[in-house]
Amino acid sequence: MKPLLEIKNLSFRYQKKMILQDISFSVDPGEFVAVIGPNGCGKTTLIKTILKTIHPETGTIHIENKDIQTLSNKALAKRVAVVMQTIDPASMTVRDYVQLGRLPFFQKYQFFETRNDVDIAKKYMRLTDVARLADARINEISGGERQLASIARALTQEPALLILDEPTSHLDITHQVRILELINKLKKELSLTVLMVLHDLNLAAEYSDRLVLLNKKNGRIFKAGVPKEVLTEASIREVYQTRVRVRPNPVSNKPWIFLVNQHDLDNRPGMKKD
Ligand SMILES: Nc1ncnc2c1ncn2[C@@H]1O[C@H](COP(=O)(O)OP(=O)(O)OP(=O)(O)O)[C@@H](O)[C@H]1O
Repeated sequence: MKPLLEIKNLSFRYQKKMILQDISFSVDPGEFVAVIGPNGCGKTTLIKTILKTIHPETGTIHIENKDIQTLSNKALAKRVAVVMQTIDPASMTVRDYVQLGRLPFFQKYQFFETRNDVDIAKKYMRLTDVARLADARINEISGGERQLASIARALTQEPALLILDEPTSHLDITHQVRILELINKLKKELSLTVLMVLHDLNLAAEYSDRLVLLNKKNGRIFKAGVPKEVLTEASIREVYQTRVRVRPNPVSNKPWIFLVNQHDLDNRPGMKKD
């Protein structure tokens, strides 16, 4: 199978500071890959290179076998949709905002969305639970609702690759699970390919097929693989400088990370030292 996204030997620096170093990984069609790592390790930077917002110092990025440097922004937007961490609090309505997702598909001299565009936007507003907010203004809804509207807009683009940077950071547990379930369902039904930055390691383990763990120390990939291979007590200790306990999730058997009082780890009698 040809990967949908292929990143090879990517390096990026801000001025003198090396952020990403020799990053290589690929995402297959229909796969859900989560990028994890500590604050400031370069997760958003990696996404910005895929969106061509910033240009890597070395390395290549291919989407469906095409070097993204050869794609126009419009051609890229037809294939890749993104949900970023912060959303411009525009004064347009949620409906208009979500319908913007159809913009890359407008023909030359087309100024208004077609019936089909409106229907697609409606469908994803319903699925993300923002249809009830269609007439509200983006700057007058909550941060979590805005995040849902942004996800609706990205899905309205009907992309081959959906990229999300911390899409659940403002969401309550109902919506965190609902959004990840929805993305999982679309992944299966539409063969949607997903690259997601997540801070919540348990959600990342539970929903993604593979994880890419970035190491802030050197800007390299520390480990990539299925959750069980990546989320070990040793790798979390090394990359996050934090001691945790990892046990199997009682339902899925995937790794579940317990944050523990570091003092108790050292002082409770009978506690295994690490
Ligand atoms: N425009 C910029 N100019 C200079 N340095 C920057 C710029 N943007 C980000 N950085 C630095 O690059 C590093 C990586 O930032 P990035 O936002 O990619 O991290 P992240 O892993 O997404 O972090 P977080 O988990 O906190 O969102 C950080 O040290 C940050 O301070």
